[in-house]
Amino acid sequence: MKTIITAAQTREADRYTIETTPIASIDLMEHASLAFVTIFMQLYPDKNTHVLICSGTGNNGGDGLAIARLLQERSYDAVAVWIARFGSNESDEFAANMARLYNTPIPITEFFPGDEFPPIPQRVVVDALLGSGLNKPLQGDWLRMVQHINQTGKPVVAVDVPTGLPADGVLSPSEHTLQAHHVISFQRPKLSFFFPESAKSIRHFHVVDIGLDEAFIEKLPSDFKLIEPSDIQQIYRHREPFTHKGTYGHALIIAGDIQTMGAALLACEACLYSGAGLTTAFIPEMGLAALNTRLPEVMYCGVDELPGMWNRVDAIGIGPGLGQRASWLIDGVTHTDKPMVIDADALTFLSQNREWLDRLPKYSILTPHMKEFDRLFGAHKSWWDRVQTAKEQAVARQLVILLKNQYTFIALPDGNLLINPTGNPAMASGGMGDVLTGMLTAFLAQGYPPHDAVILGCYLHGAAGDQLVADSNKVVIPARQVVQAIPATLGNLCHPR
Ligand SMILES: NC(=O)C1=CN([C@@H]2O[C@H](COP(=O)(O)OP(=O)(O)OC[C@H]3O[C@@H](n4cnc5c(N)ncnc54)[C@H](OP(=O)(O)O)[C@@H]3O)[C@@H](O)[C@H]2O)[C@@H](O)CC1
Ligand SMILES: Nc1ncnc2c1ncn2[C@@H]1O[C@H](COP(=O)(O)OP(=O)(O)O)[C@@H](O)[C@H]1O
Ligand SMILES: [K+]
Repeated sequence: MKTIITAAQTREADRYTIETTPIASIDLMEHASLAFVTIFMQLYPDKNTHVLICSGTGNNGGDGLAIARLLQERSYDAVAVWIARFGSNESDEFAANMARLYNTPIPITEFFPGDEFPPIPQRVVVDALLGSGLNKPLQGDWLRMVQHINQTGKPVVAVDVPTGLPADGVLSPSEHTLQAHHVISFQRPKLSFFFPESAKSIRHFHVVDIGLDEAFIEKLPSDFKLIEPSDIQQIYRHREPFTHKGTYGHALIIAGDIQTMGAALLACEACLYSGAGLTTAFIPEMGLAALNTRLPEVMYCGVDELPGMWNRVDAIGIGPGLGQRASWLIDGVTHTDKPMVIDADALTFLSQNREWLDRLPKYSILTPHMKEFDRLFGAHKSWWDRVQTAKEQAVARQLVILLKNQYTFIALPDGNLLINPTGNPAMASGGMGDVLTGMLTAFLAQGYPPHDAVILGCYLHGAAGDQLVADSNKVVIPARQVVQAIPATLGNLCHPR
């Protein structure tokens, strides 16, 4: 897992690296700029591309000047530089790169307070106006220049952070920022990139290593950790010879109603494809024909058999499409000591009967999307506030709370907040959450502790969607296809051929 750090901590890591290694600050800037250029050249391989680099006069601007020079050295001959001289400060590294830039043929235009900006004929703009040094909202000349660039509609590639976007997660929807198509960020993605309020400022981000001391960064205090593929490889237990269905646990899915039987089928199918040894569906009897036709591997349990099931199963998933039946079922579920996943209509029931939250067994996994979360824990004005509430509630109630979104935040009972990087907008369609519930239940049934089950389930769910997009360039993926992609995605991650 990678620790996500604040802008202030990045400066600490910067200082530490410079003090403890032979690398000077100006060289670090050169590394960063070169790393930027490597990705930029993949995005724009045509060396005739006309590029406008807009620089401030701090270190972000210093990067911009170095990038201009490095591109020119690589035969990008149509590079021009604008310099925004709206403040009185100039960093040392900016000044050093300015001196180097004067030795190149690159045209430089400087802008002072109140100046008008000419049209931008270039094909792409590199944003090196302000980076992680941002310390107040944009206004005046800075805001005018940012709006001028945005109005051109030209693609923007931002250096480290789009100008105007605070790096550390506290974002207001009214923030004025440069709207970047790509951000090439140094050493770590910034925390803000994972919050939905940053969507208008960033379409895609890339992270490049610039040589900061990794061991130092990993020791810095931070609640936020980014899940990586190596975490999945460490957690996943390979299926050993001579194992049998009994080895992989028995999952009970409590789901479905007359009009929402599909949710139950999706959750059961995902449970099956995620490796539970046995899966039993507690669904209304009228769903039996569909279950037997679509999922002959899954067993059925009716109302009369339910009391006998509690002790026979290893994990329970409750909620998808459950409708009003949630109220009496959750009573039975909370009296078991089985690991469980609580989703959808079961969460709605909890939000209407909040005293039941106190009765949930420790380490139960709750999987609310934003609306379900706010119904449970109150309305929130920003995602930062919502994530803080998730942390407080997870710690106070000793629950695992998955706050679902493009980047799902996983709040753990120990106060850590994990960020899941996988998944994509092609997955934004009904039934996708039901699949996640089935997957999580399967991993709990296989004996993974809740902490490992959520990392595995969440990462794999998004990775299966990513794999489908990568393989077939699909723009929309139905939930069923994600289910069927689970085993191969897991195989590719953990059993590379
Ligand atoms: N750390 C690393 O590892 C490395 C970092 N590198 C690069 O350095 C960048 C950070 O550089 P930085 O600290 O010089 O700040 P930067 O973003 O250029 O801002 C400049 C100054 O602008 C000001 N200012 C702030 N907000 C403002 C506003 N709204 N409107 C107007 N002015 C505003 C504020 O000064 P103030 O006005 O407060 O005196 C601030 O100091 C980072 O993003 C990366 O690109 C790499 O080179 C290599 C390694
Ligand atoms: N844009 C997206 N990027 C990544 N994952 C997404 C995106 N949109 C939705 N998802 C994932 O799909 C699931 C949707 O859950 P939910 O809203 O409960 O769906 P449903 O109730 O229809 O089953 C979540 O796991 C969420 O993380
Ligand atoms: K920038």
